[in-house]
Amino acid sequence: MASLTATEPAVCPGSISAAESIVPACMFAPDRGCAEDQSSGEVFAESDGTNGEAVDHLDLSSKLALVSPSGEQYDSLLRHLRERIDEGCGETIFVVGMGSDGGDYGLNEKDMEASVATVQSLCEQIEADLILLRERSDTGGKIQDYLIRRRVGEQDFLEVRVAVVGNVDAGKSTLLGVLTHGELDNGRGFARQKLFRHKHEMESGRTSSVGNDILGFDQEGQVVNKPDSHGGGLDWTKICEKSSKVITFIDLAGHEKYLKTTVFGMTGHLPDFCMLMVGSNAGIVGMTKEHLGLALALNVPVFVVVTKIDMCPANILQETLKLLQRLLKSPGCRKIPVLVQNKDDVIVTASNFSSERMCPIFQISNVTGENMDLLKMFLNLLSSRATFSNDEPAEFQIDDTYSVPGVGTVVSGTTLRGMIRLNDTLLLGPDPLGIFIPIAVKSIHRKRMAVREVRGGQTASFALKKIKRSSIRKGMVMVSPKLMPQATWEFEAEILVLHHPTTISPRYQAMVHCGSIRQTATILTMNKDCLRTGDKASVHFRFIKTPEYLHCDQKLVFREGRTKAVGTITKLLQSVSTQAARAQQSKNQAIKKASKEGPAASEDAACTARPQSPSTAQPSTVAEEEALCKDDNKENKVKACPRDAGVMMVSPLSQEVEDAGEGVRDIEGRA
Ligand SMILES: Nc1nc2c(ncn2[C@@H]2O[C@H](COP(=O)(O)OP(=O)(O)OP(=O)(O)O)[C@@H](O)[C@H]2O)c(=O)[nH]1
Repeated sequence: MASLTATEPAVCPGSISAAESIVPACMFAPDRGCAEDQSSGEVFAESDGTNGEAVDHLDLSSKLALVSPSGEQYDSLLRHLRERIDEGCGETIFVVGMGSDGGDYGLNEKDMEASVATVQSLCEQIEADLILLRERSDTGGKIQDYLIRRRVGEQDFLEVRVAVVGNVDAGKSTLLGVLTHGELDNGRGFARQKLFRHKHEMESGRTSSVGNDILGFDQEGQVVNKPDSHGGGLDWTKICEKSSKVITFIDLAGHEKYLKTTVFGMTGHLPDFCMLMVGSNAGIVGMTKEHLGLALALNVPVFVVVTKIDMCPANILQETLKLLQRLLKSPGCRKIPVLVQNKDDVIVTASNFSSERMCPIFQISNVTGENMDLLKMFLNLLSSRATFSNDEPAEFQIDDTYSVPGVGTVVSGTTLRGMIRLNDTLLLGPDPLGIFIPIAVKSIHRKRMAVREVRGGQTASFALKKIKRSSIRKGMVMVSPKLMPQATWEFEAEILVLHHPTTISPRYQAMVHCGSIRQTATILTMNKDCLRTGDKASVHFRFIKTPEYLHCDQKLVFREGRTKAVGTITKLLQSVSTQAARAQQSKNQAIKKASKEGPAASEDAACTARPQSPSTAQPSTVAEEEALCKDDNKENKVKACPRDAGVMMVSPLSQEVEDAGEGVRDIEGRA
């Protein structure tokens, strides 16, 4: 009867001439007559496996179970629906007319009506809406797929963040312009003009900074974006007021020279999903592999959008899809590419996207608008991946700071957990000494809309009282005093080197990206003599400038030029106690004061104020820190490893594309 798993599309994408071996979406539909494989008679085939609870042995596996459930069955249905909605961060896809007992699919009109009435009543109980996505027929009658979405408060909406990556000219900004402003492109950069934030971006047509654009959907899944008729800008407040779901696109730069910004966007803006854009005529070129590798390393599910199909000869499009499929299936990616060709495919792929290894592929044109409706429908069905509990102590990571005339200092970022309310006092830090200071939240904006509170998973900006913008930097956090936060100079991480031309050894320095932290760190020790592309190791790092607020299990990217390693923090070492940091602060003040008074006094004060870092002395001034940094950077001129002499090392992912070889070069040549 009802199933929450992916469903079988009525029409299978049959002739995929473009890329024969790309898996059709119907592959993800449940097998017919496989009741014995399903959980013991549960309606919610997925839920018993995922939430680890004892399975109710009620006979709910029949497609007729929703027609007139007993009181006990109704309660069981309600409990499971609630769990599914919580898992899906407020929404789920529900199928009426399909059982898991091996019987035929489909209901007659009367039974369908009764079943839908039951689901409607369940939805009322959990304050959710039932939205019909599609209706199809099978041997037993009709099957209907519904989106069940919890109603949100007047100023509330579900939030999903999508990072947009891909090589230069893949059409990223153009697609975002088309989606958010509702006007097609002219093929010469018309749509992207509305998104550029800097004059040089206007002139060069290149994105250089992390941009945010929003796309709102109402409860029925219709786009609500309406650009302001005067300036062409979007009224975010109006969009958010009318939306029940808002997709925030994190528009990242495609050019290699802005890779630092792209990595920051992927780590610091916490995307739920990654939209990898590929120009159909150019194929898998430039930064495509880098960006894909980054998303995979950070465990962000990827879907691909192939653009410019209006101007691409059929054989080139076919070649691009073939290479894409080979890359996605390669051992470095281990994805299942799925070509999305109709609404059925959208529903099946969206239902399975977060949990499966599936990678949906869309083919669109920003000029003709072809397949744009499929992409919009998919975006509307995506649910945030992270689940948050409001009871946890609050944690907010800062990814930008502003000075707003008449308001003062404003910080923007993502609420990682807990709830932050207006006038709450949080601890802001760490400063260069590792100190956290109490700070009051003066006002809160969510997508430019004034709100009274924000919850885990939501992005927001806060106006802060009595603090200068210059004393706040990206990577700082604002946390509940209950957490008693500590800053950390040193940490251990398990890392994997994705790419390095020679070898990495102790004293090597590179930029660590971890959440919105972006700071150079030195390798102090590691459990191997040196690291090459593809090597894994446990590495002891030390930040060179300031201690940071870290957690174990946080993902990090370690990068210098084209060198890249990814990893997970396993141990925090050398945390700064606030007391010691304060003592250090007063000693520093004493030196400052003494130096004003005279050289002798200054020397005395300096003697008593030597930093007492147990392992490595802290640089006490910014100038010293910079000098140290420059000095240490020399260490990066590593000795070439004899084994590597004359050999170009490539990451496993790059190797796959090299293997896909001739084709790539062929397309590049033609493009
Ligand atoms: N014909 C055609 N042209 C397109 C399409 N999509 C984008 N373009 C054009 O391709 C060019 C590059 O598009 P952009 O959106 O700037 O590419 P980008 O990926 O954002 O590039 P960066 O910001 O530099 O990373 C522009 O001139 C667009 O008008 C499409 O689907 N069809």
